[in-house]
Order: sequence, then C-alpha cells, then structure tokens
Amino acid sequence: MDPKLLGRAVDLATQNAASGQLPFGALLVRDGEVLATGVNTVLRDLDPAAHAEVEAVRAACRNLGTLDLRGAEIYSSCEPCPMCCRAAQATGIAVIWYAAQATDIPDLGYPVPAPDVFEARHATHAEATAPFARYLNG
Ligand SMILES: Nc1ccnc(=O)[nH]1
Repeated sequence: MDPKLLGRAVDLATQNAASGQLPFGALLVRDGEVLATGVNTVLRDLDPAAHAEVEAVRAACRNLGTLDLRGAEIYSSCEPCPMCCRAAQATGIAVIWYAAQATDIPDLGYPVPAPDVFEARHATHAEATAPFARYLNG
C-alpha cells in the first residue's frame, strides 16, 4: 500500500466532484507504475456502470491491449461496490485499496434504491447453449 497513490485517488475524486460529477476516483497500478486512472462518469454519460474503478480497468485494458491485468492493484477513493470488485477480478486483479468507507458516503441522490431481493432467474430454452458452440466452432 502506497499512501501517496491513495492520496492521488482521493484527489481525482475531489477534482471529479469539482466538475459536477460523482465524487469517486481510482488509479490502476502495477510495480509502482500508474497504468490508468478512472473517474465516475455515471451522471455525465447516463451509464450506471461507469464507476471510477471500472473506468480505470477499461482504460488499462485499452492502453495495454490486453484483458490480463494480473499483478496490478487498484487504489480507489472509496470502498468499491460488487460490480467494481467483479470487473477487477475478471482481469486477474486481486486487491483494491480504498480510502473512504461505504459508511462514510452521505446521501448523494444516487443510486436508486435496490430491490430487497434480486434474482437472476433461469428459464429453459432448447437453444440455450448454441451460442457457445457457434463461437467455439467458428
Ligand atoms: N467506490 C465507488 C463507489 C461508487 N462509485 C464509484 O465510482 N466508486
């Protein structure tokens, strides 16, 4: 953990807030090198997935031309949500360092309230696995 990098993530969040965006920022770092940064652009882009951490992961993948970010870590201004953790995990990232805790976040007027129970529901379909076969068989 490099406290300077955590400070840079917090600074990014403050700058983002100064431009009217939600107050979150993140750096993606490997071997002490900042590979990418991200800020929350959910409001500007009307994109509910545009969290700072996700934007940093996207930028790093684009910059490096790979989906493999193993060995990298994220420094975030704030505790990451499950979506950001999974996006980072999907690229091989194992650690997100964060400054503010979820309990520190005041009511920002966003996100909308989540349902008490969320379900991904299975429905039987005869061709459900056809896309996989098509992909593998060309
Ligand atoms: N940690 C975070 C919480 C909410 N939004 C973000 O972009 N990041």
